[in-house]
Amino acid sequence: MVDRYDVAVAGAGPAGAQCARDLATRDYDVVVLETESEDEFPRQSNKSTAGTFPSMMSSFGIPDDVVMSYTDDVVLESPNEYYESYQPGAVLEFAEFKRFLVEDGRDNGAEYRFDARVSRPILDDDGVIEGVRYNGDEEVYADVVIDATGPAAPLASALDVVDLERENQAIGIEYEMEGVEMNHPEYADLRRAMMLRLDHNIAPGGYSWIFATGEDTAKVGLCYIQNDRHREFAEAGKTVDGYLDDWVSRDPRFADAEQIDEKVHRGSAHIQRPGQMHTDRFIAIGDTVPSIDPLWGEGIHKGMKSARAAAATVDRCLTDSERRIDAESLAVYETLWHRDVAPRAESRLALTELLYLAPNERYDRLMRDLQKTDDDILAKANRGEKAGMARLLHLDDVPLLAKYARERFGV
Ligand SMILES: Cc1cc2nc3c(=O)[nH]c(=O)nc-3n(C[C@H](O)[C@H](O)[C@H](O)COP(=O)(O)OP(=O)(O)OC[C@H]3O[C@@H](n4cnc5c(N)ncnc54)[C@H](O)[C@@H]3O)c2cc1C
Repeated sequence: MVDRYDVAVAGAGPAGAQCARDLATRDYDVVVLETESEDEFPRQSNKSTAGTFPSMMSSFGIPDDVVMSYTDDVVLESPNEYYESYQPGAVLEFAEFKRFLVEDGRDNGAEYRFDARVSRPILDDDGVIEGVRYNGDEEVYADVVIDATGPAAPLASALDVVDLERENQAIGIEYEMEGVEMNHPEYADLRRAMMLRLDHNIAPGGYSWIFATGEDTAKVGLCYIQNDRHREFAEAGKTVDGYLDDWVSRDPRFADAEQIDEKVHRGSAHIQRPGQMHTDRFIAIGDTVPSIDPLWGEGIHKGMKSARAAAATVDRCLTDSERRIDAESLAVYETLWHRDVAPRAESRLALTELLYLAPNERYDRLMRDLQKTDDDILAKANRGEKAGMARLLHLDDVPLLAKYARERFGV
C-alpha cells in the first residue's frame, strides 16, 4: 500500500510543526517525518535560547506552560556601555514548546512519524518531486512536500532550491546557569531582561547573550559566523566552546555561577541573502530557507510565519478546483514571505554585516547614540528602513562603509 497525503513535512521544528498545525486545522491530510525518536524529543534539536515576544505567542496561540520566564526589557551591551529598551518578552522552555506544537498538531489530526530520517526526494518522470524517501527505502507520497529540516535541508538541496553556504553558517552555543549575579553594580539590571552584547573580545564578529530565566538563573551563550570578519578579531585555534568558557571565567557576573545539570544547547543557522524558496510541488520553510532574522538571530517567530505563509499557499492551491501545485501557482509563497515574514531582508542583512564589521569602540558609540535617540529611530533602523539607519551613522563611519562596500561589492 502506498502512503499518500495532501502534504508531507520533513522536520518537526517550530516551522514544520507549526505548518502541520495550520494544515491539520484546515483538515488536510498531513504527515510530519522527524528524525529524532519520540521518547527523547527534542534531544539534539533542543538548541534554542528561545527568546521571543508576545506577538509570536498570541499569533500562534502558545500557552504560558512553555514559558520559563517573562522579561520586561531588551538590553544591548557594548564593551563599556549599555542601552535599555522596554520591550516585554518571554524566554521559552524550547523542548516543551516543541512538544506542545507536536501535541497540538496531533490533536487537530496531523500524523507524526518519529525515527524517520528523510534522505531524498522521490521524483516523477519529469523530475518533479512526488514524495520523500526516509530511513533508507521507506516512502511517503504527497501532493506538496515541505522541507522544514532547518540547516540540514536534504530535499531543498537535492532539488537545487536553496544553497546554504558554509561561509554564511553561524554557530552558537549556550549554557543554562545558576548563581548568576543578574543585577551587578557595573552592569545593567538583567533580572527581567534579554541582553545581547556586541564585543569582539567575547564573540569575534558575532554577539553574546544573557537571557534571564529566574532570579539568579539565565541562558548564557554566544554565536558568530566563521568568516573573514570573525578571523579578523579571533584568536587562533579557539573554538566556540572556548570563547564561551572564557567569557564565563572573566565576567564578574558569573563569579559564583555554575552550569545547571550540564545543560548545553548548540546549533547553527545560515545568515544569507534570501533566494529561491519553492519549485513544482515543493516549498522550503524556516531555517531551511533561511528565514532567521540576520540582525538578532530571532528564528522562531520568523520560521513560524514562514510556516503559516506556506500553509496558506498550499490551502489556496489545493482549494483550486484543478489543485494546481506547479511552481507558478506556489509562487504566492515567496510573495507572502517577502511581505509578511522578512520584509526588507536585504537591508537588514546589510545592516548586520555593517554592524559586525565595526570595531569595539564603534559599539560603545552606538550605545551612546541609542541612549540619546528616540525609540522610533531605532525601530526604523531595526526594520531596515534607510532613514533610520542613516540617523545612526556618522561622518567618520565613511572608512567603515568603504570597508563594507569592498567586502560586499568588491569596489
Ligand atoms: C544557540 C541558538 C540560540 C538561538 N536563540 C534563539 C532565540 O533566542 N530566539 C529565536 O527566536 N531563535 C533563536 N534561535 C534560532 C531558532 O532556534 C531557529 O531559527 C529555529 O529553531 C528554526 O526552526 P526550524 O523549524 O526552521 O528548524 P529547526 O529548529 O532546526 O528544526 C528542524 C527539525 O528537523 C529535524 N530534522 C533535521 N534533519 C532531518 C531529516 N533529515 N529528516 C527528518 N527530520 C530532520 C530536526 O531534528 C528538527 O526537529 C537560536 C538558535 C541557536 C542555534
